[in-house]
Amino acid sequence: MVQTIPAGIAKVLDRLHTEAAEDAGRWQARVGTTDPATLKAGGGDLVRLGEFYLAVTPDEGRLLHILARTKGAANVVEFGASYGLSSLYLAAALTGRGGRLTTTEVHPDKCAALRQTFDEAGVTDTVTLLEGDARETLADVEGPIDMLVLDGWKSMYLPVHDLLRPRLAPGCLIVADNIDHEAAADYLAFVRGPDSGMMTTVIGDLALSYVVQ
Ligand SMILES: C[S@@+](CC[C@H](N)C(=O)[O-])C[C@H]1O[C@@H](n2cnc3c(N)ncnc32)[C@H](O)[C@@H]1O
Repeated sequence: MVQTIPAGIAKVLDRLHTEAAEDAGRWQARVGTTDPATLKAGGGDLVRLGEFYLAVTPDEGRLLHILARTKGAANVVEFGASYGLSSLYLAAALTGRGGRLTTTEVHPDKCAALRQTFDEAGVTDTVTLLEGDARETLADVEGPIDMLVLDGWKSMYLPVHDLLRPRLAPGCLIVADNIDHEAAADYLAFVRGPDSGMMTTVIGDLALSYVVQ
């Protein structure tokens, strides 16, 4: 059988998906609603939602992996690692091919868990975790960046894009999750606008863009 995701990473992904599934009902209970429209309104609350997984689904994770692998991405940046599910799908596409992932997380407990998770999955040579607010930690990240994944708090998609824009390579692929959230509206308006220098399409709650030049 051809192996797509290395066994060490697949094992950790299984554990994280199980934990994320158990967690899913809890954060909706914390917010006090399961109504999709209410959940997508407003900016979300950094403190109340801080400890939850809020992770990509297995299909979304595989999509990230497929995109990174087929693009032959070498320098991938991720905004919002949480407990590392999306990071591991990306790392699996980069490891052993000289690619690297720089990911960011602001929640200290999640950062501690991420360090352990990346170690357990054997991806510490591929993944660099920047701990702290992405608007600061990503300031010095090296370009050219050929893939950018936006999955932190939605109101920060545009500021993080603006910070990184000078280092996005022509052809850079940008994947922005939960684009149907109200707080991501400014980012979506920008990437769809005539001055973005990007081609963008929205599929489900993902906005896929590439930088024309
Ligand atoms: C939706 S979750 C990310 C899920 C993750 N991509 C996955 O698939 O498992 C968003 C994460 O972004 C983090 N975050 C939010 N704002 C941030 C910031 N300014 N800098 C770094 N991380 C941030 C949150 O703490 C949270 O863990």
